[in-house]
Amino acid sequence: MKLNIRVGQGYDVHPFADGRKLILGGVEIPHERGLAGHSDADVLCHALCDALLGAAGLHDIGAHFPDTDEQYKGADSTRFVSLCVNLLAQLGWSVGNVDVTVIAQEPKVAPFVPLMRQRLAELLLVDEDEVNVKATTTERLGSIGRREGIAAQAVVLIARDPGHQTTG
Ligand SMILES: Nc1ccn([C@@H]2O[C@H](COP(=O)(O)O)[C@@H](O)[C@H]2O)c(=O)n1
Ligand SMILES: C[C@@]1(CO)OP(=O)(O)OP(=O)(O)OC[C@H]1O
Repeated sequence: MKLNIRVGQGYDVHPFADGRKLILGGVEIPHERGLAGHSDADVLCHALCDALLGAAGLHDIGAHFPDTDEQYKGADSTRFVSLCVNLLAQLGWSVGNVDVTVIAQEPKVAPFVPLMRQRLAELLLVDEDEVNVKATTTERLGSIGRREGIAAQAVVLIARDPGHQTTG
């Protein structure tokens, strides 16, 4: 019997850069530096995309949205999340819940968590209580502790109707 629930996990990291906005979970966070990347470098959304794609066995964000493609230069990464949700929906999958951790020595993201949950719930087509976002420092250890960048990891559960017809 084929199970109709799956889990996926994702991880991403981007370095800080001057003159960039800091966007996490689709929310702009006031800070003196943002993150460098081909897109808007929203590391939280990227980890979430990899978790969604991983759960459905659909490889990873770079395979779907390559950083060699000019159409994604400076892209709003919430668009990638919506596109992943659509890809999964085509296979009958919908999101159950997600749990995300932002790993950052700075800035404090806790004040922005309610807004991130709201934004992500809209993108994932779930209620806000299915979206958990939390943050931790590395207690000043390592590259993140030296404030060189921010990492994020995400875990998702997806589910589909037991009657869904699949070929694989
Ligand atoms: N970038 C961050 C990191 C942490 N927080 C909040 O601070 C709490 C304590 O963090 P520790 O690394 O010392 O465990 C944590 O629970 C978060 O609520 C934050 O807002 N932003
Ligand atoms: C999102 C993409 C595409 O713009 O670029 P980056 O912003 O550099 O982010 P990364 O985490 O390296 O993921 C994959 C890329 O294809």
